[in-house]
Amino acid sequence: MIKNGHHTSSESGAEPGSTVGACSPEKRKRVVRVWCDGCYDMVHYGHSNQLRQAKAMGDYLVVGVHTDDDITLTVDGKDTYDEVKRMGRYRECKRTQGVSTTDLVGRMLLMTKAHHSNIDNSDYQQHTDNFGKGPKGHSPWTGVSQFLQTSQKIIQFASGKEPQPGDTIIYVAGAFDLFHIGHVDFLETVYKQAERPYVIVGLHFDQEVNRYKGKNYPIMNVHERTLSVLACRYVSEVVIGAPYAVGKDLLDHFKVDLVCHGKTEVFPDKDGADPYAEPKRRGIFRTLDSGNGLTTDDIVQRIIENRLQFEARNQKKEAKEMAVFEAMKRREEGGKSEDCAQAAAL
Ligand SMILES: Nc1ccn([C@@H]2O[C@H](COP(=O)(O)OP(=O)(O)OP(=O)(O)O)[C@@H](O)[C@H]2O)c(=O)n1
Repeated sequence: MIKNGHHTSSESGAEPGSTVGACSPEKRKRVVRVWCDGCYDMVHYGHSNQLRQAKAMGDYLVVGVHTDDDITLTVDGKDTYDEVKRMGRYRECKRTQGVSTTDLVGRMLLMTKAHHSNIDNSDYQQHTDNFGKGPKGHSPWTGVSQFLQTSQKIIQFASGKEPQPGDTIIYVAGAFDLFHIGHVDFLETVYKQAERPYVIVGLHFDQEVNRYKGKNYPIMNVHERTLSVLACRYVSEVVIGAPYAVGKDLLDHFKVDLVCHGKTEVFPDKDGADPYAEPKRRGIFRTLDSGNGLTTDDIVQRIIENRLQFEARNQKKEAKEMAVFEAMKRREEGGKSEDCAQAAAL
């Protein structure tokens, strides 16, 4: 699912451990295999960003997925990467500030809308004003956070490719909220519709999604959804804030050859009209079966049903993180230079 913005030789199809190209032995480059591991619960663009960085460090990335949520540090601050560090085989990825599974789950449970990007919304203003001001006495890792979109982040995630002559321009639109495996399967199906596909995803603004989905949807705001979708290898381009109706101007502007939607419900426009009326009239609309029944609603329901378990898990995790944080502070105060920044990569 993850696309590496800075393409590596892994894209040459080389097997791990093999050499690349038929050149002299001195020129042969050993394929660098990178290992990273984590819990990756409810994969979000923070995870995508970590995997993107890890992949850029070598040619072939292997990801280990933990069975439990626990953190990779003991209470005295000694980490489980001790051995690889001593061997000089340890590198760190930069943590994406402002996104965590904990925060996303909090939005689902508390039914808040403060994350919706709307400048006229005082809740959102307060949300951004609080940037970096973690609640006192809480772990800096497990806690509510704010994400600030930057052009640099978009560049890191984007393919940077323009459509080429002969490409089939395929347009899909939606919320793509809590970007999940159903979305990935759908986009893969879309991608397979052409020999040389150029897939453009139109993301609806938060207010638009809230109009047709209700409650406090979307759980991820448009900035967050942009990165989630851009991280998907099947996506070439994202329209940030696409019009709900797929109209003439949009189709002509992007020279769209095909418009697709999955088997999920198509909500009517404000005036009751079919948002796909124009592509249907042109005969370029296709309904696709992703073969996956998962929806954003299912994920939210799962979280709500497991609320008590989640809260207990979080309290335990945060207590452990606080102990580590205090140990790190004590060590820093003691003038020791040992690197404990690994905790920040949790
Ligand atoms: N299991 C799924 C989930 C989504 N989609 C498709 O993915 C696109 C984007 O869906 P989205 O607008 O995010 O919302 P929903 O259709 O409501 O799906 P979800 O609730 O999962 O977000 C749509 O064409 C939808 O039909 C799909 O084919 N299979």
